[in-house]
Amino acid sequence: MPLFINRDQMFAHQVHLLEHKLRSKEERILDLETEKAILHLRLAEKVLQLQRNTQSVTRLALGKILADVQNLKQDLSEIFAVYANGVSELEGQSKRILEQLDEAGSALNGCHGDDLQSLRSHIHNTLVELRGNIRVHCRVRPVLPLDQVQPSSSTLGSTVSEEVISAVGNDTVLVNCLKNGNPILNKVFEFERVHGPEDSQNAVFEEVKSLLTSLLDGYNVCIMAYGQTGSGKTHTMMGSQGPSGAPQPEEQQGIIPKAAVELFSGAPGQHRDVITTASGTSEVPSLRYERVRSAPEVMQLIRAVVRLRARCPTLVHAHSSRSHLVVTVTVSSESTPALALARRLQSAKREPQHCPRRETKLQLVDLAGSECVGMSGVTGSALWETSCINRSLSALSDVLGALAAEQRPHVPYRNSKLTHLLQDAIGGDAKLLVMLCVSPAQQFITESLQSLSFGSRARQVQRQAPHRKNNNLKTK
Ligand SMILES: Nc1ncnc2c1ncn2[C@@H]1O[C@H](COP(=O)(O)OP(=O)(O)OP(=O)(O)O)[C@@H](O)[C@H]1O
Repeated sequence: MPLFINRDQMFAHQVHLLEHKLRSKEERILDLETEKAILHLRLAEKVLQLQRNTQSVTRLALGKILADVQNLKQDLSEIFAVYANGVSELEGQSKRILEQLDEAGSALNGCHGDDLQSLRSHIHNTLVELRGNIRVHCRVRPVLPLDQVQPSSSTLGSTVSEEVISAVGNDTVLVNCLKNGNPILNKVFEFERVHGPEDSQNAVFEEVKSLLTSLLDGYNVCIMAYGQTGSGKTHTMMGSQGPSGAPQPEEQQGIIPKAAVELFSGAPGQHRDVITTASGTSEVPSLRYERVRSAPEVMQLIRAVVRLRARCPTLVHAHSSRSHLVVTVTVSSESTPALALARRLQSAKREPQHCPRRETKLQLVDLAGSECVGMSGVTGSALWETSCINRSLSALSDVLGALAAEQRPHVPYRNSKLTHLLQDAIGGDAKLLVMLCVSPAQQFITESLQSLSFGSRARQVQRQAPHRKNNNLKTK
């Protein structure tokens, strides 16, 4: 076939080809633009999705942060409440101190000598109470025949031991430590109240009487006599029996009978429950509970128990007690006048009574005396008793030592039945008064110094301030 293509035809053919190419290009461009649009759409979708995801993550994080903030707010408000309580308690305490100082200031204008002394001791006692300290009183008894030095082979008759311990003012005990060939060394001990040999039973009781008011006000109270054998603990707590065993005249009675009278004279007509134990046992369920209605009934009960108390003559003391005596009086009362009124109203309407009663506890303790075995000359079962007595007294000293130390990892209450039984009074929030009894005689100076150091140690103890009992309410 002849291949004669003229110029026009060739151009037309080329135009055709170019047009074809152009169309293909245009189609390709269209495809690409479509693809681009699709990609844009996808991108927009992804961006949107990303935004949504970011928002939900942020919302979650925000929710968590908000919950944390709420928790923090709650914690802060709790901390603030505790802080506010503490502040108001401190304010209350400062207010009471300021009131005391105010009273003291105005009283100071008109007082001298003895007045100032009693004001000082009043303020001091208030501070002791606010700090939760244990109060310590000390009684130095007169020189007595039992202070006679036993005759030795080189001397003919017995001689009275030299008087080396004395009360100075109302709050100081002075000890002259005389040692052969050495200069006199004076030691001074300070306590909340110090009684000298001339102080009567009434004077000693007057200084502890305010604790009985506290008892009726709703505080637990414990008064404990501590001292070596023959130093006057039983005389101070019970009073000394006359030679015939006749009832003691009132002025010879000790703290226990006087407290019994005081309790009943304070609120006549109310019933009192009394728990007594002469052995210091911690098995409280085995105790006998006796309801009493008058002071003579209390004393009758106590005398019956005291008759069972182990005694044994020693070289130091002919009527030495060989056991601790713990008298526990439980006082039940309606906690507030409003409750008393409510109870009266209920009873008038013959409604069943649901009024709470408050119970407070008074513990009066005459400890057995610490003693030096060599000096007391005991043997046999009395020697065993002495060792038990000394061990329980040393457990008491250890408990006070642990409480007085700033860090108290462990207080060994369970080391003796005595400390176990008195645990609440010693370490709890009861008002505790330790009545130290000491002999003034040179012969017993080592034991007396031991007792005075025990008292000083007790004063170091800082417990929580005594609290009124309102948590042991009983429903009648
Ligand atoms: N302040 C005092 N005034 C007069 N006599 C006292 C005084 N204190 C103690 N006595 C007498 O001293 C003696 C010993 O006193 P008490 O029996 O009270 O000692 P105690 O410390 O209880 O001894 P123990 O631990 O051995 O039983 C008694 O005869 C007592 O009457």
